[in-house]
Amino acid sequence: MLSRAVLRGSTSCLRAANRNFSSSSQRGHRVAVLGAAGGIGQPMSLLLKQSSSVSQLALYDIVGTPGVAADLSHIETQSTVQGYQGDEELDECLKDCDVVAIPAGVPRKPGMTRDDLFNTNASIVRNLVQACARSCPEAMICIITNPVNSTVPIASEVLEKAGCYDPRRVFGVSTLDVVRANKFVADAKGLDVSTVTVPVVGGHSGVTILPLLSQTTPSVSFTTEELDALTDRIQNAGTEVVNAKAGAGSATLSMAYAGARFVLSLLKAMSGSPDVVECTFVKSDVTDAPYFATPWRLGKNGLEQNLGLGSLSDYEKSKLEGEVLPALNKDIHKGSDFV
Ligand SMILES: NC(=O)C1=CN([C@@H]2O[C@H](COP(=O)(O)OP(=O)(O)OC[C@H]3O[C@@H](n4cnc5c(N)ncnc54)[C@H](O)[C@@H]3O)[C@@H](O)[C@H]2O)C=CC1
Ligand SMILES: O=C([O-])CC(=O)C(=O)O
Repeated sequence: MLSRAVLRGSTSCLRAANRNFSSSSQRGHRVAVLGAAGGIGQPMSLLLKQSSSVSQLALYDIVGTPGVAADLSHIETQSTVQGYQGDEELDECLKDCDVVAIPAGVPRKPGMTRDDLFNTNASIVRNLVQACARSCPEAMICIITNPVNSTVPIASEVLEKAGCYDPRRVFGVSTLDVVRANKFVADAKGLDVSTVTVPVVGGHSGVTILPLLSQTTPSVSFTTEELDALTDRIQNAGTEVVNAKAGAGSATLSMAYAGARFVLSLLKAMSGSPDVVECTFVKSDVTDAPYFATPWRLGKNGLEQNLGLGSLSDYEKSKLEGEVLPALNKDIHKGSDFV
């Protein structure tokens, strides 16, 4: 669980959040996608449009949202779709939102690291989260924009400054790492992927992505060569897609799947379903990195119980101490210092 010191959102914000939950459960959930006309935003909005957990889909971008919203609004599901475009419509988009997903910003091209996106994406995330603080300070904020290791600290600092930071409600979406680990392990071992779960901890970039293959369910054993090959592929799967797209962007369809999976898990937990667990990159005290991804039980108010690191193999311990934490702490401080 998060320590009391960490849970230091203003009490008025928290009271408002509780009021908001009871009213939102009566009217269904309003979900905003910021960056909705983009490579991730469009297919993710399509997946959200298909869910009965969403009653209102609010789509925001700086270009193209009227078309995307008109298109999606013809789909024969219950939810309504509204498009909002440009700064002047951002606050209206966010008003009364229960969940905000942020895939706004530029993607990588071959040869770039996620950190190379910092200069452009840091201010995009800062500005969008400042608008959340103004217009939906109680919303759950799910950050997809890279570099996630830095944009989550940026979002947290912005909310802290605005006096409405509740660490239970700010999530870095690292679900794609879990999705990939499940698929790659299932393929390597000839398993039915629907039965495979691999926790992925740490951050969302290169060596900071640490799949806990020793905790794979069902239990599987790996040779050292298999461990090295699978760990390396999971850590560099984003780059695999960036190179295959050859300048046309990074993962969009698998990310839309992963982003929708995370948002729908969150909505399920917010509606009272027990035992909803997802790995997510959040404020954390399990290591000396102030933000860290581990599996969490989600609940009505977001993060409910940190399921922690479990028992690590020597291989995983050495990667955690020697590779994950030094690189992750650097990315986190770069984000925190930006605000
Ligand atoms: N967390 C993760 O696992 C993953 C994260 N990503 C990241 O997601 C982000 C988006 O990727 P794509 O959708 O492929 O890029 P894209 O370029 O196709 O779409 C981005 C969208 O954001 C919009 N945008 C730019 N500035 C904006 C602003 N100030 N407000 C609202 N919208 C704005 C653009 O108009 C565009 O429609 C990138 O930073 C990428 O690195 C990508 C894959 C996985
Ligand atoms: O690799 C990228 O730039 C996009 C990303 O985060 C991923 O696919 O995991």
